[in-house]
Amino acid sequence: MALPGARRDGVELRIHETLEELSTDLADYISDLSEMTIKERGAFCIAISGGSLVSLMGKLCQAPYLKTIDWGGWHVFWADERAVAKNHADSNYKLAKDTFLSKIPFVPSYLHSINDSLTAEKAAEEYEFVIRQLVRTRVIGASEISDCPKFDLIVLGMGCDGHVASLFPNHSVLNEKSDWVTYIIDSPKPPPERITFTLPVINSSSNVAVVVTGSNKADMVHLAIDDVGPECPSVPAKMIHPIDGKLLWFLDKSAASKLDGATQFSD
Ligand SMILES: O=C1O[C@H](COP(=O)(O)O)[C@@H](O)[C@H](O)[C@H]1O
Repeated sequence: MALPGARRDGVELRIHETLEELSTDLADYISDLSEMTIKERGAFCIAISGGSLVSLMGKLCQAPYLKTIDWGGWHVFWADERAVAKNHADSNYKLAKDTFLSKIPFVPSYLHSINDSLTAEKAAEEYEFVIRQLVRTRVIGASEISDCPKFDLIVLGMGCDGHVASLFPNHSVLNEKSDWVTYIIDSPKPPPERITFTLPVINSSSNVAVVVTGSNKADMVHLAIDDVGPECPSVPAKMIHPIDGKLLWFLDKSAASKLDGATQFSD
């Protein structure tokens, strides 16, 4: 591990030499947070995304985590989903299920996947309704600052264009302020129809972890994390600032290689 706990403007950077180390640190972090949160409030509400992040979460279904985590307290949500059938190769649910969720003893009704038999619009509405019920019954916390749910942890990946969840650069979805969950039908990355948490929901979370690896994302990591001045292009990942929570970036050395002062991260 090159620099485990660097901080930049309230953001914690965890930069790792290898994907193996990153993956273990991520599993340790999630496991500790889950233990603390379940002790405090009896449930752990985690929302995950799709993409390369999912395989990095795969350690959770291995020793020691499989036995040590109190899975009965977990409620799993999706920060974004593609509007495809659950058995489609593009489904974020399928990817997570095949990679690790199916090997974990969750309470089945606590896996809050997004309805794949509806249009993206209707699925977003229904998903928000489900989340509202769970806030009402206090399974999910409520933010005291915004009119939003307060997830215990939202885990995001980031695309090469800086998108997080299905919030894409220069897209009007970035301006959505009232809905908790919304949909798009013109995603620049296929498939075009998607359901996504909105920025206010992500920024109301108690903890947000952004997990990014690979040199092809290094420029975008730099734009998202460093102060690059007013000419910065639209980078959704840069808009992630929990209003009453913590933000951690889990990076490998390649993704961190263009951060200001990156040389201090190498040996
Ligand atoms: O389309 C999506 O892309 C992002 C990033 O994916 P990656 O494969 O480049 O890591 C992902 O976080 C998001 O959930 C997904 O729908």
